[in-house]
Amino acid sequence: MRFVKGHGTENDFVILPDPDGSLELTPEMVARLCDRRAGIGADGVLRVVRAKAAGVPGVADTDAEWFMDYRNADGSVAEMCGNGVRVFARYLVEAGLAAPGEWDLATRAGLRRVVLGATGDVRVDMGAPRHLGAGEASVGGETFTGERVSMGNPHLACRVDAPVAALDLTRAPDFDPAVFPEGVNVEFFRQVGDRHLEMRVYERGSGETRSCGTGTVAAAVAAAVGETGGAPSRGEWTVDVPGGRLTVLLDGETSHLCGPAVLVADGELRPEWLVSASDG
Ligand SMILES: N[C@@H](CCC[C@H](N)C(=O)O)C(=O)O
Repeated sequence: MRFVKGHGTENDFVILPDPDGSLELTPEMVARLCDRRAGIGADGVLRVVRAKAAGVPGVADTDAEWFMDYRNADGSVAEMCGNGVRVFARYLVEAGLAAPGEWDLATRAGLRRVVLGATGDVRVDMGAPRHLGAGEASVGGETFTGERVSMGNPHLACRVDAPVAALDLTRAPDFDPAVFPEGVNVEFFRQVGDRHLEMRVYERGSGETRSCGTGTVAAAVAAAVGETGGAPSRGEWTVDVPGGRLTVLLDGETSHLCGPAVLVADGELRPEWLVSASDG
């Protein structure tokens, strides 16, 4: 089976082309693929399947030709991945499966419109962020308060005062499962300039990653709520993550994410390894 390795601001993915939806992708196989020693190594898997073949309720009825089947490194399913959408779109264009321009991709969180050229950055309409009020999580015995934001997937974006490099994110943050029944991605951001943030993230299902697209939008929303004390202000934010730089535009209705999408390598998975990986 063919695979492609790619990343968006160093949030990295194994891309599995499966246009007809014939691949039985088990959580065990995903976890083995993402294993950085025993597998290819990645924060997640992007299965590239035609919307009509995805077998996901509602997806076949949309106008989108392609469905992004995103899985976290532990094999769990997530609704959305902002860096993944950009890398997925870049893969479709480079593979000749879509033309540069503007079109919709189907995700579990709904359609996402992408804009991209033959090369360069990819821009995604990430949809309307849902600001759900305050929440908290703790790391290493310290409690952080933040804003709960849904980008289709759940986030808690916490403002911090010290440089984010100082945080110890080797262990998963603790949170109240009654508040976050589906788990949560936790962002820590510090304002370093005019609408300019630095951010680190601990992702549900993948641990600390070097970037999270949905998380950068959540952090921008939390920072924009901080400007008004109410509904998020409108404007463009620059968000620096360990893996690079993303820009987020909040226009009062929807949100846009713009950043790089890089394809690194093409390869072939050995059939005997695939069989052993599927068994777990
Ligand atoms: N890295 C992604 C988010 C991936 C999903 C997340 N771990 C979850 O479980 O919700 C991004 O770029 O948005």
